[in-house]
Amino acid sequence: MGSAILRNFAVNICEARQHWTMDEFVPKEIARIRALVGEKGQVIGAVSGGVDSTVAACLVSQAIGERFHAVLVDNGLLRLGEAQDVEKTLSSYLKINLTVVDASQRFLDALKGVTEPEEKRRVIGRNFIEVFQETAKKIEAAVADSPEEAKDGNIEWLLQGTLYPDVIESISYTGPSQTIKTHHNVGGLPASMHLKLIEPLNMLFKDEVRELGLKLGMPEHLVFRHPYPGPGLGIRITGEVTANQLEIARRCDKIFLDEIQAVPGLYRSISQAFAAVLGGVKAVGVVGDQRSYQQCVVLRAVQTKDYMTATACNLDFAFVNKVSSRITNEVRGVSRVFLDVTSKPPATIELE
Ligand SMILES: Nc1ncnc2c1ncn2[C@@H]1O[C@H](COP(=O)(O)OP(=O)(O)OP(=O)(O)O)[C@@H](O)[C@H]1O
Repeated sequence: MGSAILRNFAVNICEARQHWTMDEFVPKEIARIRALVGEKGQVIGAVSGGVDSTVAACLVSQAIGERFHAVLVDNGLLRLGEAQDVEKTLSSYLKINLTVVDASQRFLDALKGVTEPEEKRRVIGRNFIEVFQETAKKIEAAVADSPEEAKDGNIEWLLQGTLYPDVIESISYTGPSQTIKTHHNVGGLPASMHLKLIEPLNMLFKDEVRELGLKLGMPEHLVFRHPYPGPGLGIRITGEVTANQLEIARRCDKIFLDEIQAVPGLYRSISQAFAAVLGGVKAVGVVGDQRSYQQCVVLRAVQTKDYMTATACNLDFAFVNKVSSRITNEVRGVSRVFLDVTSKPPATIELE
């Protein structure tokens, strides 16, 4: 209804021409990136395997090929098999020049003893920046050593998957100046690395980014993937993050997501779903004829349009029961499974 009114106003009353199409956007944007970066310019970008950074990476890669360097940081907080899956899709399938850095032990060491949610985010963010900068230096050194003539430019550009809503949010109401939100600046990378920004998605909304992803040949499962937070499982385990808790979180999450995927249409009807570990909370259970005292896990599935507000999904009880049985039977160290039915607000989507 709302879009019909807007269309009528813009097209019928104001007689606006409808000449912007995704088919035209792709070649124009590729040409723009080529002209901007020049014949030898090198671009680097952090790619999480999420929709925004992957679509942006795909576009730049199609524009300048190997001169785009994607970096995936395996922070040890990714889901089961995720680093390998992202590597396979990006490198083998999408032919993106990708470096995967295994920094999982470094993040785990840095998170030792950290329990406060904001402090966890800071520790993860700081380490992410350090790892990214170290990797950028190594890539730059390798580029400089390369005998290929096309590879003798310095890395001067940073690719970011900023979308139009991020740009709108960052417009100052008090004056003409604009400040780009640090959200997509990955903790202030451009400022400290003196790189120029390329933001090819900054005029697009999320649904257009998805359409673009499909146009660029990205697989559907990636294009319609639920959002996954940068700090990953680090904020899906309350309290201290340990190797043991990570293992539990990974296995429970995999079971929940696999079961969701097995029900036709369910994954796409949910905006975000995950299993989280209630770190400090243990409960008594029975295993065989033995008493157990083990971890509690919570399942959360929400529906939202804009992620500013959200409601818990009305999951079928038999389905939830099946997930719960699989988790308690298959994942060592779990005695109970809870379902989080809280809306946002007052809760947030993630637990921390
Ligand atoms: N593990 C990671 N490795 C490399 N880059 C990452 C990683 N986690 C996050 N990033 C970078 O930080 C950006 C912001 O992360 P955030 O979790 O806010 O993602 P987002 O806004 O959902 O974007 P995306 O869909 O690309 O994940 C990502 O777009 C990506 O460039």
